[in-house]
Amino acid sequence: MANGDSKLLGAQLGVLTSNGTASIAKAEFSDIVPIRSIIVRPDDDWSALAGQQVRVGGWVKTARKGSKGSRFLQLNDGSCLGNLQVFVEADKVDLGQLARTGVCVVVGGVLKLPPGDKEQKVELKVEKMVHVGPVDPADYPLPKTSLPLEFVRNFVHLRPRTCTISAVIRIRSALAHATHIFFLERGFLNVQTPIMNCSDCEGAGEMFQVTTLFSEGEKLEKDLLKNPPPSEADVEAAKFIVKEKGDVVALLKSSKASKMDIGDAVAELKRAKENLWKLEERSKIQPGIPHKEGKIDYTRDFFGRPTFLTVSGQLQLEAYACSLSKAYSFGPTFRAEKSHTTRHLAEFWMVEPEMAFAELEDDMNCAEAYVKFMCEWLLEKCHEDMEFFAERYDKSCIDRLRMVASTPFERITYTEAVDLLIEVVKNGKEFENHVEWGIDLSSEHERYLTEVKFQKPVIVYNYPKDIKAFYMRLNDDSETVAAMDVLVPKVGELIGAPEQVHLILQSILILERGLPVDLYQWYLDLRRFGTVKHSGFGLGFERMVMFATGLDNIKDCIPNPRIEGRAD
Ligand SMILES: NC(=O)C[C@H](N)C(=O)O
Repeated sequence: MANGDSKLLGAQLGVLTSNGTASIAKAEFSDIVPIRSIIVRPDDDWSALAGQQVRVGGWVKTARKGSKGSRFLQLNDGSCLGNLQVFVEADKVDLGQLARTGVCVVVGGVLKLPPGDKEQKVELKVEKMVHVGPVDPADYPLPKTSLPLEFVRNFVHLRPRTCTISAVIRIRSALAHATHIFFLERGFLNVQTPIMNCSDCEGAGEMFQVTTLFSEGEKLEKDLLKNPPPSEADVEAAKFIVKEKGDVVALLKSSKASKMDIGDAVAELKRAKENLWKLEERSKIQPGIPHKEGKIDYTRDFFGRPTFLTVSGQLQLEAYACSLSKAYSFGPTFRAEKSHTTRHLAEFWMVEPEMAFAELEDDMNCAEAYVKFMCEWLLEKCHEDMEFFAERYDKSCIDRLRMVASTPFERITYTEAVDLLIEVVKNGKEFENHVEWGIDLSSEHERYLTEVKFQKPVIVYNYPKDIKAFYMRLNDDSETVAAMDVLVPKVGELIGAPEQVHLILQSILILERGLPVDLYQWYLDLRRFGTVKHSGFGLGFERMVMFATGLDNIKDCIPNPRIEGRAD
């Protein structure tokens, strides 16, 4: 292909439209093979590749000059850590433009085994340039291959092009795969729990409230230009109606009226409130003052009562476990914690199994088996990426996986853990955080237990009731609850878990914590109707990625980290 032709085709494909060029793209892109299928050869049999015609697409990592103006490109498509060497002769394309980090190319050609080259077992000799997505090096923010993680964090949209983040994503993907295999093969059903809830599962008040943008605002503003604003008397009258309807609802509820009658009255009250709200909003509007100046609150409570992003799917999962025996969810959870640490995110993914007919010990066994299973999975399926993390970030990460996969976890009570830590302090060890019965262990204590004292994962169980959530079963000592945390070297707490409490105590605990009982009525039904012991846990998925890869900052263990002050 002549130089000009390839550039023309490249340019066409670079701006795909929904008509003509899309059909070219389909034909040209349809037989692209993943680079992984070429260069990852566990049997080390390279000879079969020689002479094969293939087409690949990817992004240039580095380039070097060959003889007679030719170029060797290292091409990566994210399917594996390694790059495919691509050899382009000088007359194929504008090489200056091509040989830049970040350029996207689709090329077809023949595979060769370069004689005597120990590094490159196979290379692709380009015969056809199908696509070139150029990069202006003056603007491209990631021109070098080895950049500090703090720096690439500023380019969250481009950082998957780096070796580290693409390897993290492959590890995440493998862990997600392992998770589904583990639970499905053990008879759990995958249940999708809601993202929006009224109740606070952890009772800690660290929730994000959901409001909607008030899209009718501008419409109302225009309306007002035609109609006069409501008078004060109109607003007062609407307020009176809301009060009246509210009284009716209260009366019906206290007189044990039928659910239907109460429902109708509540609906009327809602309508009256809606009307009042509209009048109040309209009375605030001053024509000509743009809403951006903050004259009108453009957010609204869509659900009629405060609603929040989920902090855990546990309560809903309990309902499913108490019907289907074993259920698990795997989804995003949100905590409005102001913890600016390397281990916290405002949005993180949690794997939450829940089992009926199970006590805390069954829970521990399940959690231990699950963590071991994930470690074995990574050792077996992600060897190349794990080697990369060991070489680049944490030389013991592979050994750690092996150790966790093969060593029984230590199991100690919270009281034993605290006694042990107090003893260590007496013997001269200094911790930044105070150790005392009744205070939660801090991450330095957790790491001391797993990294120094036991040098393996530790399950700490039977925590003081006051530092745990309302749903946990109280032990016979009346001081501790049947809860456990799985602590692992490098990250500390990986899993938090309760065995759930029975009805009467549950109601008392909800009241004691000052939580609105009416919001938990449905949850109490699970204890009233056909209840049984059940237990589950929550594994912080990014913590597992951190543990596996040895990365120091959890923000590098999730595609798009969300922390206080940053969601862009
Ligand atoms: N499902 C669970 O047991 C997890 C627990 N709700 C937590 O957030 O720690």
